[in-house]
Amino acid sequence: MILELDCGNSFIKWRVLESASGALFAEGIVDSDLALLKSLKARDGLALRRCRVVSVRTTEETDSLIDVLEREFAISVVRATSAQQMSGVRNGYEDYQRLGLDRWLAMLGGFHLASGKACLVLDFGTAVTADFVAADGEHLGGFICPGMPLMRDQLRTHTRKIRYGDLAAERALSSTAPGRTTVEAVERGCSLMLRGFVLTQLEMARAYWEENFVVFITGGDAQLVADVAPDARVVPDLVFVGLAMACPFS
Ligand SMILES: Nc1ncnc2c1ncn2[C@@H]1O[C@H](COP(=O)(O)OP(=O)(O)O)[C@@H](O)[C@H]1O
Ligand SMILES: CC(C)(COP(=O)(O)O)[C@@H](O)C(=O)NCCC(=O)O
Ligand SMILES: [K+]
Repeated sequence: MILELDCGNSFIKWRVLESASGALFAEGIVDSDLALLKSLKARDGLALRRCRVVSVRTTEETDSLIDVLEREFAISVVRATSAQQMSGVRNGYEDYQRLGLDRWLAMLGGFHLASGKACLVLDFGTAVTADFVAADGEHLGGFICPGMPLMRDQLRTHTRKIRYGDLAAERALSSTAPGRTTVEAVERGCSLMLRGFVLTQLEMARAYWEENFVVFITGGDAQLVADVAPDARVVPDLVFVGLAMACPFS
């Protein structure tokens, strides 16, 4: 079995695939290395052979997680690294190593799934990112802004009277009508910022490519914006698609 990990700034997304068929054996989202180990060890029939990892965490944090995995499961771990080009995509950053690896892999996955079309890749995690890849594979660059967790935490941290719990936040997001409580006003306001961001990215993509492009939406908060771009492909495992391309086990 193959263990795949996508270590974001807030959560570790993990899944286990059968080596031969590629079928999904198990998957989950956890908030710490320890929780990951617990989840894995709780699975009956788990027989890990190999592991591929992408991380946007510090080298120290990533090394430490990989050490633990190698020790606990006696597996070899490969991690995605930066590249100037791969699978037909050319990294557009001035310094290619500075581009977040999750963005790079999502682009590889998107460009592959778009079968030769230009693509706009939108990722809604701790941060929100947009990346533009032309039909010839050239990465034109992208944008980074705060995601839902950062926006709401900034308001909670830097104001005195915005305080509410997670359950109220979840309930508030059932509508985008003007809020009549603090929690509704904040949650819906931030959600509208993300939706407005999507519309702006779509406008820019149209200016580049008219209607000849594919939009991919991924990340934990993808559902907050999905209906703003009805033609977009919501692909929760887009980073994993790119990870398998960047770290093949032949
Ligand atoms: N099962 C889940 N567990 C945790 N967060 C989730 C889950 N489903 C959706 N989310 C949302 O995903 C967001 C985090 O997205 P994610 O892509 O995991 O971020 P990152 O890659 O930066 O760690 C959170 O704001 C949360 O609202
Ligand atoms: C932009 C990001 C913070 C997004 O991380 P995430 O929200 O997925 O945890 C990450 O891709 C990153 O640290 N990038 C390095 C900076 C850059 O891409 O320019
Ligand atoms: K991510």
